[in-house]
Amino acid sequence: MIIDSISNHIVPSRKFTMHPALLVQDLRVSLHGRALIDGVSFTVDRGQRLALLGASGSGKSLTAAALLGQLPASMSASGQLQINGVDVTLSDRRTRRSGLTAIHQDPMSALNPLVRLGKQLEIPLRHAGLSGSAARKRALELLASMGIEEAERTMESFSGELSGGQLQRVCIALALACRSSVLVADEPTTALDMVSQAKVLEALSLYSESACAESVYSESARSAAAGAMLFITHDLAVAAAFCHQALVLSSGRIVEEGSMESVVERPRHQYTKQLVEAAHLGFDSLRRRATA
Ligand SMILES: Nc1ncnc2c1ncn2[C@@H]1O[C@H](COP(=O)(O)OP(=O)(O)OP(=O)(O)O)[C@@H](O)[C@H]1O
Repeated sequence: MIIDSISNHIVPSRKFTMHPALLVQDLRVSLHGRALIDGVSFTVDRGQRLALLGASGSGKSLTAAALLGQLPASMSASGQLQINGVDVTLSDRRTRRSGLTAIHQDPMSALNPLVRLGKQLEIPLRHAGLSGSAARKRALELLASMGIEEAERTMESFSGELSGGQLQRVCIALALACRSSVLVADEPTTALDMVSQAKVLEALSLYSESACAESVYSESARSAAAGAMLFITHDLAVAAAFCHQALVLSSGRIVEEGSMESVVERPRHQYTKQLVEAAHLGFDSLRRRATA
């Protein structure tokens, strides 16, 4: 993403007094006695977006998989997980975690190839209490908010008929349709062109900021849909523009955490310093090439 200065785009963080939408305390994931995630703790408040950064292999996806109950059977997880103040047993696998929805890197894993995409989008909306016509209208709006131009045709399509980038956007629309309190997004925009990426990030920010404000849902449903987000990315410029807080992992441990502003402007760990430097270098070299 081309930006003049990362710090000009940083999202200010806000303070909340209620219990966090997502609480992770002393998360440990091990494989045959070897710690892959080692004592990771963090919270994400309603309306907040936390960037999970770190080099390849640092443990970002495993952290997400542990929260979602999707670790491989050979791995074990311990620690405390709370969603909206409710304890969830980390060792429970494959059971859907109420209040938590994932946006995976691989869109095919989230979609049923035999069911039309419109139907897949309408199911969670009907579950939330919308009528058939209201669910269809909302599904079309969600697709449009993802920058999908032919939303009607997309509704009638099967997953095998769309491109990777289109499918990724349908998956994000599906995740938003689920209206969970917490979204765990693992590199959700890496497969997208820059225009689509900007659209999707805008829709995700609107979701996390105004999830509580939609009138079609009851008061209790609105307060449960809090729009907290754990955002896994390698792209510091996107993280800085989109997230309020940041957490940096290295070898399964937290090596740096704080507001996005402090992490970008005053990085302390070697990896974070390199990441900030690389983001600035990338932009400078693009600018040099553009003006050469
Ligand atoms: N199925 C697995 N079996 C054994 N080790 C694994 C498995 N999945 C991940 N690991 C190990 O766990 C560590 C963390 O992996 P993880 O996939 O969480 O990294 P990551 O930070 O998401 O990397 P990337 O940015 O490349 O996606 C790595 O050392 C990796 O080799």
